[in-house]
Amino acid sequence: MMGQAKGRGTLIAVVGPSGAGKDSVMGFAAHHFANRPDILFVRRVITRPSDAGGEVHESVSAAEFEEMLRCGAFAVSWQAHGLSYGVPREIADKVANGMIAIVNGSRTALPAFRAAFGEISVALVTAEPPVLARRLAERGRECEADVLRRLTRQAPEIIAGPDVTVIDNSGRLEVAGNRFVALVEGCSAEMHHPA
Ligand SMILES: Nc1ncnc2c1ncn2[C@@H]1O[C@H](COP(=O)(O)OP(=O)(O)O)[C@@H](O)[C@H]1O
Ligand SMILES: O=P(O)(O)OC[C@H]1O[C@H](OP(=O)(O)OP(=O)(O)O)[C@H](O)[C@@H]1O
Repeated sequence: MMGQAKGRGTLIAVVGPSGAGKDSVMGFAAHHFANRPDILFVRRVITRPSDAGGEVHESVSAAEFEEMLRCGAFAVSWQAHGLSYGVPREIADKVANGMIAIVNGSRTALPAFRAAFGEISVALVTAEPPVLARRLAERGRECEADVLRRLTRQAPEIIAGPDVTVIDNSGRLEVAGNRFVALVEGCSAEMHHPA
């Protein structure tokens, strides 16, 4: 039933290396699903200035983040690239009430996502290493040293499994974007017509 949430929803964590196109693929899908109130694109809390460019997030200071963490404001939180990231606690309630929530996640934090949300769906967005380097340089959000650190960041390998969908975004955004849209549609169909 379109737009009407019944039963438990799904958390879709979009993960992958810096520059692979997580935000771009999510942006493509957000446009596609603009008329679907049951599909939510999570606004993360991040200790990154709001004018840094890229995703729209709730920008907080390190002290504010610590205070929010202490008060239990996050369903999941993690640190990477010298920043702290949080998924608001309300998202867990929304998923429990039938929403599909899509969040830019972290490969390292996937165990924490699973602990907080139970069964999740993982979209692993990838691109060839030279493509990553070119895109991060062109994005221009980080300085050269930070780009290098992102390119050399070690993250756990994602083991293929039924809850993991690999989306190669080395080519046109439209191709990867449509594959991600299909994944979200699949989650939605499964929720409304369980096997
Ligand atoms: N398929 C694509 N083709 C060309 N440029 C892309 C594509 N996907 C993303 N980009 C660009 O690459 C850069 C990194 O994408 P972004 O979505 O920020 O990646 P991530 O969130 O994984 O770090 C951005 O400047 C974005 O506009
Ligand atoms: O454990 P990992 O999978 O390596 O992920 C670590 C962090 O990297 C990304 O951050 P961010 O969106 O700030 O950076 P990006 O756009 O360059 O990927 C991602 O959203 C995680 O927060």
